[in-house]
Amino acid sequence: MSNAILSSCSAFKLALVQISIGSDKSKNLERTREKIIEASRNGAQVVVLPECFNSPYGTNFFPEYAEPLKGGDSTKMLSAAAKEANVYLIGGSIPEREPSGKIFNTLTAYDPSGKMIAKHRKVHLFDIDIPQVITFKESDTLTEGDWLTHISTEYGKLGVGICYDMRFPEMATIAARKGCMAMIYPGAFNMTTGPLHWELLQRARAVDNQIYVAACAPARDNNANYVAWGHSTVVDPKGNVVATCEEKETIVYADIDPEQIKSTRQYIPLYHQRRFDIYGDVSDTVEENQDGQVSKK
Ligand SMILES: NC(=O)CCC(=O)C(=O)O
Repeated sequence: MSNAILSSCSAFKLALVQISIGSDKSKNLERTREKIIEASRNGAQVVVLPECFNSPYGTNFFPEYAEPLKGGDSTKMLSAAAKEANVYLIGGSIPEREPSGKIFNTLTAYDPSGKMIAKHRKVHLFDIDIPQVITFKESDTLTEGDWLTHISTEYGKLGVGICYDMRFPEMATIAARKGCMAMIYPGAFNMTTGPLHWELLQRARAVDNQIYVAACAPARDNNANYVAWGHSTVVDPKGNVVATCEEKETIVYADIDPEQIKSTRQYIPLYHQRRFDIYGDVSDTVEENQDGQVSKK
């Protein structure tokens, strides 16, 4: 992708809502709604929520908190809040129960009229085993998604992934080459992998692809079974951390400016120097449909 595709993009103010999540779903929803409105009052035009914002994070909680997307309390709240706040809303993720009974870790996104404009199911499930340190197996109760997702907004296209998806560079490379200005990851790293890789991965995805990268986490609850790292962060196309925070409840704001992407690509012209004659272009192996869903050709 060249810089030409970015000519239709424009700047916007992004907000990452790092909220405290408890066991009471209706309180989680109400608190989240208030924070979306607060972000909008502070000038945000695109608001992002964390992974699993309506429920504690854990394989035992997913079946208990799962909802259908159609008519579910969480999607109803998200749609109404996007409309009330007049923002694009990347609604973190929730455990989604589909009619077959399968449960997915699903992100939904809304335009400022409240219309649902995208649905992304976590593609790479968080299954890790570091003996005596951390073992987690999302696949015990979740099913993985089958497509990548690029969201069209009036500011330009935004790629999304959910947490562990951040570790797979192909997703961000495909998004960048298909014209996305940013990769946005609702996430919930933990006290082991958070300090190790949370910021590093975001900076890596940004530098490799010369795009913005943002990751939105829940606030830390030291009494939870799974203790989240927090540190919601925005990285610019040069790899600089332009906005971040610690572990407490807060909102992180950053300006996303396509001119920064253009100038980074002009000064370090990776986009024209790739050797696809040697190693091929991964973005050529997939196609994007009109709903922004990307799958193998
Ligand atoms: N919720 C997740 O996918 C956690 C991913 C994580 O912590 C990691 O290290 O990767």
